[in-house]
Amino acid sequence: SQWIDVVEDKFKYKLDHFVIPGHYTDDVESILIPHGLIMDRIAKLAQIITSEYDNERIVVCCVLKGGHQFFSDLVNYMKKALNKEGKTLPMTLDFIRVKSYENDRSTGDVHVSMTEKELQELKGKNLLLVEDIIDTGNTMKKLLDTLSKYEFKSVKVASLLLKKTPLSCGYVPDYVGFAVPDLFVVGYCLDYNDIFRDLDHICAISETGKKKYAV
Ligand SMILES: Oc1ncnc2c1N=NC2
Repeated sequence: SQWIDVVEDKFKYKLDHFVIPGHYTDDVESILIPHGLIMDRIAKLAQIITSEYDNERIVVCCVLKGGHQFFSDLVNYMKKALNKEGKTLPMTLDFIRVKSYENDRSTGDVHVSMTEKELQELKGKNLLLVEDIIDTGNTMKKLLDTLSKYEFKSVKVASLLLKKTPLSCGYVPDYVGFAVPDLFVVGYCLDYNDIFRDLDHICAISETGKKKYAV
């Protein structure tokens, strides 16, 4: 398939085999995806994505806050990748703020931070939205609906993670790094109430961690 399928019991690395910040050792259960594997997969994604554009500028848009680590690493690799004509791909970078999670539940409403003027300027452009995780898919679906009234030349979505959840609305992004089990993952900028963004590996949060940082 087009992504790496993370199967919980097979992808369970012991915490003491890797470097974990001391302030998180009680708050994460196990490491699902070590940082090195994340980076190697992003290098490949960058080649796949870049190779599907022809000689045209694209706007790579980071969906904040969760997407920023994946966004910066992906863009760095894309700078060295080649498009379908074997040329480098000119990119402009943009940022969109979408808030939709409280604790580990989607609030269902999506606030887009870009102004009307900024959105109008993207008319006719190739947009690549970069997101950290697609869980139910409702946030991204709503975001795409919101953006659909602005005539982009193309809109594609790259997500580092796709959660295997029965709550999925069925939305699947154009590009996915890993499919992850139906549990709340943190690290590599994925947060739980803004905690764990400073953890390099993608981990499963522990019950201790869920309680400690619940709002
Ligand atoms: O598992 C998750 N971990 C962090 N953030 C989010 C998750 N699912 N939707 C948003």
